[in-house]
Amino acid sequence: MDIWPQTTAWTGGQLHLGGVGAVELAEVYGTPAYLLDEADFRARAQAWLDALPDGDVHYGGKAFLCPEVVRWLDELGLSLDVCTGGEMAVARAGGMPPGRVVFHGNNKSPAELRRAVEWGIGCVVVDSFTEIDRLAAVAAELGVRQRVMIRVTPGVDPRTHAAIATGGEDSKFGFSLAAGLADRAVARVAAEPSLELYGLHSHIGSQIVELEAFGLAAARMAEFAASTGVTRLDLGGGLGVAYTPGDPAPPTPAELLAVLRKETEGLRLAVEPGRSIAGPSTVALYEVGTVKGRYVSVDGGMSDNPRPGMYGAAYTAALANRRSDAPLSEVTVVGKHCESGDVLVRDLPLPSDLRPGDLLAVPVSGAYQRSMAGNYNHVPRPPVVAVADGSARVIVRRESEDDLLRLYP
Ligand SMILES: Cc1ncc(COP(=O)(O)O)c(C=O)c1O
Ligand SMILES: N[C@@H](CCCC[NH3+])C(=O)O
Repeated sequence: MDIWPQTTAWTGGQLHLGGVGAVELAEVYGTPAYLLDEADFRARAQAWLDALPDGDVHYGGKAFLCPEVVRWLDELGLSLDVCTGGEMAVARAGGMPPGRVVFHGNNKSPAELRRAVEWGIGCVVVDSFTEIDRLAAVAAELGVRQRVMIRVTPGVDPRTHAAIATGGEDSKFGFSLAAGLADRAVARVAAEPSLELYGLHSHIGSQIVELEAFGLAAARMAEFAASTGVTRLDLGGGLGVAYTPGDPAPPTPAELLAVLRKETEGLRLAVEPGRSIAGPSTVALYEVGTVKGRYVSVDGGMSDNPRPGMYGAAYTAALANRRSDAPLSEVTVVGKHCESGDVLVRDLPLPSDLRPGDLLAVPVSGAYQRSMAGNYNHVPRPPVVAVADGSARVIVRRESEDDLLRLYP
């Protein structure tokens, strides 16, 4: 399937995004850089709103967040899911009304809970009995009746990588339905005058490309909602994306919603898509530094994309600055970091005349890449450049070595 952002054009062999050429983008903003196709991001967010006009779409900010994206979400009418004080700070900086923010996390600190309640956060998704006590105390002290959802683990296997499956019985997240903990959590929240039981929440995992597990979780959650009298269900995020042209097309938001609705009649639904909005909107642009045998080294690597190393994620890449009619040969695209596992793409056919100075573009680089990027080997993190209607602007600036040195007293 076509995995490039919607405004992608190949003119004279050169990648253009949002009407701007990759060569110009590399000259002006440097490489590596994440190039975000604003129209693509907005269209994907809109598709979720269209699929759930009578519910709430909370964008999963962990996939990728910055103040400018918060402004787009606000403008479009999405809400926002944050899971740390840091993400909450970005939501605030971007001007998201606090009432449209939902706060997740299995270990929110008392200080984070206080900040959230003081800010007027729309909803806190409670994840442990300790947290229910903490939040009730903070809300009581601040004289607030805080809306909460209860995170439930419905005991389903989403058939995704083990590190990103969250809906099974053995999970650090939520209250188990099967073990009766979810029932006890409902009773505990109901007994706290400073808490309002607003809804039930489940999130079964991420990069899920089959609909069965979503349907099963929805059915279990709907049954539990009926037994507790709760009328709102937030069924989380998790819809997967295609990373390579050989991956099957994932279900659309409308297809997922059809499955969820079938199981949850009469309930108000919310969803929390992250990857399916941000992932395909963005292309990572690298410059080739060396070509040695089968190894093509680029100027980024595992610090800007830890996903191949962490989850065995497969990506593709394409020559982005020129046309080449040279025969293809299989290469391994590697980064500049100090370990052999620093591989971005394995066994990729690329033109055999690939040379230093060429640009390589890696599509589907918008989710869990900049947000998970680190500074291994003191490599500064790349910028995010939004492209639209023939112009480009920085929405996350490139880190500099000075930024890194500023950390040292
Ligand atoms: C509670 C919660 N909601 C939403 C998301 C977003 O998930 P995804 O990016 O897979 O749509 C996550 C991450 O998996 C999550 O933990
Ligand atoms: N970081 C994971 C997704 C985690 C989902 C967050 N709850 C990935 O890159 O696939």
